[in-house]
Amino acid sequence: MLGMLPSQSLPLVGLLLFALVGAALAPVALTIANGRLVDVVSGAAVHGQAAALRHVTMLGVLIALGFLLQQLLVPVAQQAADALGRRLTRQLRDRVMAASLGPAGVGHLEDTDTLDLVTGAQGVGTAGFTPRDALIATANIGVARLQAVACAALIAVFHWWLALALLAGFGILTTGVVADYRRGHQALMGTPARLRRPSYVRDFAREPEAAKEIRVFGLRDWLDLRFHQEWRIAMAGLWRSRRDGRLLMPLLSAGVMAMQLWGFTVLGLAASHGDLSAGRFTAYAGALLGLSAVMGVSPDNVKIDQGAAAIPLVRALERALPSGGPDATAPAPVGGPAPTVRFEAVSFRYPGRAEPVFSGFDLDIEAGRSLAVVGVNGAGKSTLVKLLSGMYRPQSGRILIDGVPLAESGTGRWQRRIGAVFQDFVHYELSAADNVGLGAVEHLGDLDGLRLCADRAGATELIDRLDQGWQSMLSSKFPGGRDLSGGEWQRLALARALFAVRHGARLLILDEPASALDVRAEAELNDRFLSLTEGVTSVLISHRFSTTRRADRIVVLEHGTVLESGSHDELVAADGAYARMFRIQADRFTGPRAGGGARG
Ligand SMILES: Nc1ncnc2c1ncn2[C@@H]1O[C@H](COP(=O)(O)OP(=O)(O)OP(=O)(O)O)[C@@H](O)[C@H]1O
Repeated sequence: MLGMLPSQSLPLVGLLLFALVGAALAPVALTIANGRLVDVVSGAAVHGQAAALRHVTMLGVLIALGFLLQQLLVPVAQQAADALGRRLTRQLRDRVMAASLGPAGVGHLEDTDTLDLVTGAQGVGTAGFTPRDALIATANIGVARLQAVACAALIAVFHWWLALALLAGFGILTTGVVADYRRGHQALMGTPARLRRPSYVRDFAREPEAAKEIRVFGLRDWLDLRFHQEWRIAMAGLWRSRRDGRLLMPLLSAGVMAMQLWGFTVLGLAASHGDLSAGRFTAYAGALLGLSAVMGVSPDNVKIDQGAAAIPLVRALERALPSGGPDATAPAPVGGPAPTVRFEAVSFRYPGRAEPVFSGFDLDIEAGRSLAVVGVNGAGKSTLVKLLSGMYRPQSGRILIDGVPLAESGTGRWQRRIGAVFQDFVHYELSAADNVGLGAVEHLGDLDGLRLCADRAGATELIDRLDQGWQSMLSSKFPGGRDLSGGEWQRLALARALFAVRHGARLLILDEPASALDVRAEAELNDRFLSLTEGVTSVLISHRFSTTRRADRIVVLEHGTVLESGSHDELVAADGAYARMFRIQADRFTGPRAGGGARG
């Protein structure tokens, strides 16, 4: 942490050091002046009253100045540490954010080792202490330690071995207790995955999305119980270490008392033998008291350990998540022709899973054409989309974009050429304009484009109905804001993907784009499908055959392999798996029980 300070601000570091040294030396100077005062007063009879008065006045002024300096320098040191600490905390937060957003893929978000690092780097489980807190605590402890050394230096003028013995004794006692605190902290930080569990339960109870189920299923007491169970498991290591070290504090106190007693005995004996004047005795005794007062352990030690613990984890996170390379901040797409995509002998298995989703998978996606992917749950449709959009890398085989392997041409650049409605698309708690405009963030001001894309996605009527139109805040968590229905959000997500296409994206991915739409909206989307996919290469995933039948080509996926491929008419004529699935769905609308089929 200290090594990172000069790059924050050299003048602030200079001010901090100056204030620390000043604040540490001032009390020692006061102790010396006190001793002198005692000598001057007791020697007044010998040296004359006038001379003593002069001395006393001078020492009084010096003591007042020293006191003032001490009062001023401690807050100055704290302010300097605070300012440096704020900069450091901000820089580390930025680095965690940059590291988390660095990779082009999303696989790291499912890797428990990386999640452990993210948890630690964000300071979870550290009682909320930041590097700023750690730095302020370091300044406090720094003053104390410097003061201890200065006190020891003063005692050394009397007997160097006494100073050394006191310093070493107090040092050993303090180090022992600090090490004990550290063990406790490491016991806690060694279990980030366990810490995430109570955090999950606590955060879950606050999620508006979970509120309904918590009430309907009566989960309140269970959540409470579960949180405490998980918390006990997570904290067990820390508590055990605290229990093991419970005798340490009384031992430390006894140790400090014994050292003090010994020190005073040595001083007292010297004074009684006439080897020490009353003034010197006062000064050394003051130094001895000062030395023992600043030793020991305070909450500052905990703040240093916990607040600075994130720093090595931030470094480890940066090493674990190398950025996506030169294309990590890829430029905006510039349009151009629609791409061809080819999966060549692609094999892919999710991290931690034994079963591969794809092994030796081949697929061609033609330029400017629409491809629909159908198949039962778990067939691999969404995984196909994740591979296609570079969220995961295949373990073997290649994905070629216009003949160039994706791994070579740059995933970030490719991702910017994609407009997508993912199955789990985002509800941005922002304005309607932002919700659509974030499809091409460089063109947020393109109001005509926003309107056009909303229109094509069937969202115009919905936006017109909002109190403040495009500027309406789409979240009930903000004053004047409001939430939307599932289908309304889905239309905005489609408008967002179309806005990306308007501004240069050339691959359109639609993963279940109609799952929340009503019958009328779905029919409108189907009618517009050809115009929506015009000029782009598109991949559509849907369980609704009324939508997929519009695609130029349909592939049926089963267990990660292409079972059938062809146009709707060809596949129906072939009378295979596709035809069977199509008939089941069609029968639900046309058969005797079709009355309830509108939701089918
Ligand atoms: N993040 C993940 N980690 C591990 N396994 C996963 C993950 N996501 C999906 N799977 C597994 O991969 C297989 C393919 O899942 P995928 O989501 O691609 O299926 P799908 O065809 O899109 O299904 P659905 O129609 O239900 O959306 C399934 O066995 C699933 O359990």
